[in-house]
Amino acid sequence: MKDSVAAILVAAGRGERAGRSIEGPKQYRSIGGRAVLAHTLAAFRSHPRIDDIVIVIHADDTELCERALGPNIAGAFLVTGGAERQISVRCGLEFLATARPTPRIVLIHDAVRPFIDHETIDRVIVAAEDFGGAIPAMPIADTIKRASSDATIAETVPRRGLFGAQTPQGFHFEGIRDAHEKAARSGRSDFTDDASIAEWAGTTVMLVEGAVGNVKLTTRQDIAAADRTLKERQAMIDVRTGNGYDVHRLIAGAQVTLCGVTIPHDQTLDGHSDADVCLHALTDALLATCGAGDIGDHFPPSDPQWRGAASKIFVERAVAIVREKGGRIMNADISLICEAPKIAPHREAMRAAVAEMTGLSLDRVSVKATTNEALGFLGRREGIAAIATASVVFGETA
Ligand SMILES: Nc1ccn([C@@H]2O[C@H](COP(=O)(O)OP(=O)(O)OP(=O)(O)O)[C@@H](O)[C@H]2O)c(=O)n1
Ligand SMILES: C[C@](O)(CO)[C@H](O)COP(=O)(O)O
Repeated sequence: MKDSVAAILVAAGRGERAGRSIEGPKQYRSIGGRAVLAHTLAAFRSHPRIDDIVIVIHADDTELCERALGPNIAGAFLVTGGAERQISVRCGLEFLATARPTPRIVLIHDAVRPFIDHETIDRVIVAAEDFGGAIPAMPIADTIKRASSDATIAETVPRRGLFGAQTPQGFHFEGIRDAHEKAARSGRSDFTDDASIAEWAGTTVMLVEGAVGNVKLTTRQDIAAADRTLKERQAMIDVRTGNGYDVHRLIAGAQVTLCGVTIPHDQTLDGHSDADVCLHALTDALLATCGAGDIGDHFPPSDPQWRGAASKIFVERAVAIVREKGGRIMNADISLICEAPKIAPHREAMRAAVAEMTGLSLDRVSVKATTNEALGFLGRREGIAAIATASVVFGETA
């Protein structure tokens, strides 16, 4: 079994160096059309190893945070932070200490590093599991000078072996919680990152490769540059469309399952799983958007475990695959071709079921039906066919 992983996003700072804005402190400023914090949250939320997310905010910022995150706030825990970053992190750790069970690994991340990528998170988790502590870091490329108070150079610091520390910084939960508690008891509040607290407490902390893009938005210029980067990326957004087709034979029976909804009928559909043609077509459409094969590759009809299975499982797996590949599903459209049963009375229930399994809002799901004008095998009521189309956006930042 894999270790449980929680993430603490510290977002309680005042952003003095970035200056004040009508939008509030820098974590609530909009970059590429979304709040900095919303980007950061999305990066962690879409990572398959993160079980729980705690967002540490300033006592005055609840409304700002709710506005910045909208419905995406659901499922994240909001905790009030303190006057220093170190105190805010401790508030997050103490909150997690009340969770049952407590996480095995905790990742502590600056909310103002919105460009964090999944590969960096992976490296930190793996090294933290193995060594107790790990941080992403990049070798320093500039020559380092120590300045005197009169702005002359006092010293050139040899840069060999010097790294710039990034976040998320990952630790065994109990170890970093004890280290923070010890630091607080010793009256130390001058640590600028969590690794330095762990080092001080005697924990080994590994360096793993960080990412050039994983910058901390500190100044007004950083925020403007982040906004430009995202807008450039958005201009190159990769929208993909996938389609799927399926047909199943009608045999004697009492009901059919379409889009996961049971509809009384004088026939039933025969075939793979519960023979829900709509969800089979939709699964194929979703997989097609990222070249991930088709339903038969993932759920072979020859495998007895799928006999009679609810096809919702297939759609949910396809949704997970799309998300793992960095896609955001934009809409799903299903057309049924059948003479009977009548779809109109069940259409809203079918749309709601598809919306739920894809995570789409209702206005992004369409279900419609047409007859085959009594022509051919569909017209003779020998089967029901469905065509599905899905659109997915790739290449966005988190
Ligand atoms: N009391 C604090 C101070 C900082 N942070 C968080 O720690 C991260 C890194 O800190 P920094 O970039 O220094 O943010 P601020 O403290 O807001 O900036 P400044 O020092 O310019 O005021 C940010 O996500 C910030 O919100 C926090 O949670 N609680
Ligand atoms: C944690 C950190 O981002 C690692 O580089 C950095 O130390 C935060 O410093 P700040 O002064 O709170 O911005």
